[in-house]
Amino acid sequence: MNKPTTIAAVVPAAGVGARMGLNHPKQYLKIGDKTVLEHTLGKLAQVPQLTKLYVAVSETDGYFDELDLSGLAVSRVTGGQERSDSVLNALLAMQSTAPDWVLVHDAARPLVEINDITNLIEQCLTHQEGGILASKVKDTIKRGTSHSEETVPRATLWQALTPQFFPYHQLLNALQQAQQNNAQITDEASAVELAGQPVRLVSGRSDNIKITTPEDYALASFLMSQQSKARSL
Ligand SMILES: Nc1ccn([C@@H]2O[C@H](COP(=O)(O)OP(=O)(O)OP(=O)(O)O)[C@@H](O)[C@H]2O)c(=O)n1
Ligand SMILES: C[C@](O)(CO)[C@H](O)COP(=O)(O)O
Repeated sequence: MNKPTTIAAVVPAAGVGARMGLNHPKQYLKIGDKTVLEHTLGKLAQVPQLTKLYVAVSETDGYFDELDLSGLAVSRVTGGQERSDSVLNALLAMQSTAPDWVLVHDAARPLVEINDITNLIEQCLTHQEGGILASKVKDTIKRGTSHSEETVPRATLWQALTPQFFPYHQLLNALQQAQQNNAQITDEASAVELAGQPVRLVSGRSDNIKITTPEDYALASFLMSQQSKARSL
């Protein structure tokens, strides 16, 4: 009999939220009665394929241990300077019990739908290649600084979202290689691309927004209330 595929989740939550401009990290902003991070972990906890959640938080974070995460299989790991360092630290922390695959999801994306996560997992496992949720660019795209220099053809442009889902060893090697080369990477897929390996684009909902600025927070609060209304129907 085949051994079941093991999948762990990594939640990078060690950012300071500079673009939000608050005096505390945005993952601890409240939406309703829960923090953004609790909403995000609550979503991941509903994905049956995920056996363990690793949350990377800053060493000096005094908020995380105050959260009520009872009932969730969550481990705290120490984050790093950049998002990619936080993810790499989490992968190293699980090395002795390494899963087959890892699913990396931003703490700051609490609106992700469970169906999108399970679709990403299914498509990647079926094709046996890593992949990411992404959403096709919908607007006309300009290149320029103060003036538009060009309208960029958008037929093959996608906005990268999370989760991003890769075989554990592939992602570990790709992140280590990117770090050794001092490569600037903003998501897992960019490390895997640099390693010359395929990254499947799996279409996901564009309202899986990352809370980055105050207007994102207002929009996320509205969308979250719509999601809870839809659940209670
Ligand atoms: N050193 C870092 C930086 C970011 N993140 C996490 O990566 C996710 C996406 O990053 P981003 O939106 O850029 O968050 P911040 O770095 O907090 O925001 P900013 O860039 O505005 O400071 C967030 O969940 C954030 O907590 C992390 O774990 N470790
Ligand atoms: C991983 C990510 O959320 C994909 O959109 C994103 O790249 C995080 O970092 P950013 O600095 O906000 O681009």
